[in-house]
Amino acid sequence: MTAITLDGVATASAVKSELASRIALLRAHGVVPGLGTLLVGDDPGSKSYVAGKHRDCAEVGIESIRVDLPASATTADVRAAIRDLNAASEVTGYIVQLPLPAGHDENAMLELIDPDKDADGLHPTNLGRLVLGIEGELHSPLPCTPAGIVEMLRRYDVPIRGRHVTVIGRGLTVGRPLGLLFTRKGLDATVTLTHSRTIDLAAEVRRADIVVAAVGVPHLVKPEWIRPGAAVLDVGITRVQDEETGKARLTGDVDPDVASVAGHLSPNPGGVGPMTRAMLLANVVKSAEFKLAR
Ligand SMILES: Nc1nc2c(c(=O)[nH]1)N[C@@H](CN(C=O)c1ccc(C(=O)N[C@@H](CCC(=O)O)C(=O)O)cc1)CN2
Repeated sequence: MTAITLDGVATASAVKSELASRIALLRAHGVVPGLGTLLVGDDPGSKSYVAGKHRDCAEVGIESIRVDLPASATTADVRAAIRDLNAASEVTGYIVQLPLPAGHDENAMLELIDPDKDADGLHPTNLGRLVLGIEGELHSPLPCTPAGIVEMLRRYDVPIRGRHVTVIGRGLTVGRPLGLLFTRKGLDATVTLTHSRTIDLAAEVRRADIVVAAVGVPHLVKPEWIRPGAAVLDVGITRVQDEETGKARLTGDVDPDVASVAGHLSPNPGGVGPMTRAMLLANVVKSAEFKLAR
């Protein structure tokens, strides 16, 4: 068997063209969606993700406002930047790029974001709405990577209802909210959320119809762990230095030989990453649509 590729670049591109027409409609009604980003420090990965978010905005017609602080920024500087983004009328939604440099309390900073401008769905109010299953009448943005994973599975008709999902990693941006999302009414999966203290990870993965690896351990997930035909989504990424060229290479959490056993495989790069960016745009558009409807 060779797995069908869950192509994140093509799927994100389809999502972006659908959004472009909704953005044109918003603009016609005088609402200009604007995404703000706050980047602290000079982590190369974060810099490249933030640059990508601004390129995406330009592509679909969303204004974007960039705030960069040096690695030496104090907690008071970060608080002040968040306060300014909360107040800026041209910013309809914004993100604080994670991770923040050591010494900053990420949870405390996320809590300062105006929940109505939280484009990442990571403010406690919005995570609480995810726990409560609130959607519809309130704008309840979902964290972008979990939303991107579910959107990609839907678009490739991978069945979710009643299926067993094993998530590897319990981080804030992927594992924990993804477990909540998959078990929501309407998606109705059964989820096992595993982590570094899980006793027999291979056994937990072996019984899954859908495997999501979001842990940042290169090639952790082996072909012999995979139930034949399962869908496997590789989310974790590690920058490994190539011994021959000395250049940094991106390596996912899934051994490439998994493609010979899985039914569907979302590669890394080229899978969930582009969908994460597309879902961020979708959150900004939805929040502008709520603003228009109010
Ligand atoms: N505030 C947030 N911080 C972080 C999030 C998040 O959702 N909100 N997620 C990740 C980083 N991230 C978005 O910010 C992100 C990661 C990867 C990609 C992506 O498109 N990756 C490409 C590879 C690009 C490369 O590194 O060269 C791919 O997978 O093809 C987009 C966004 C942590 N922080």
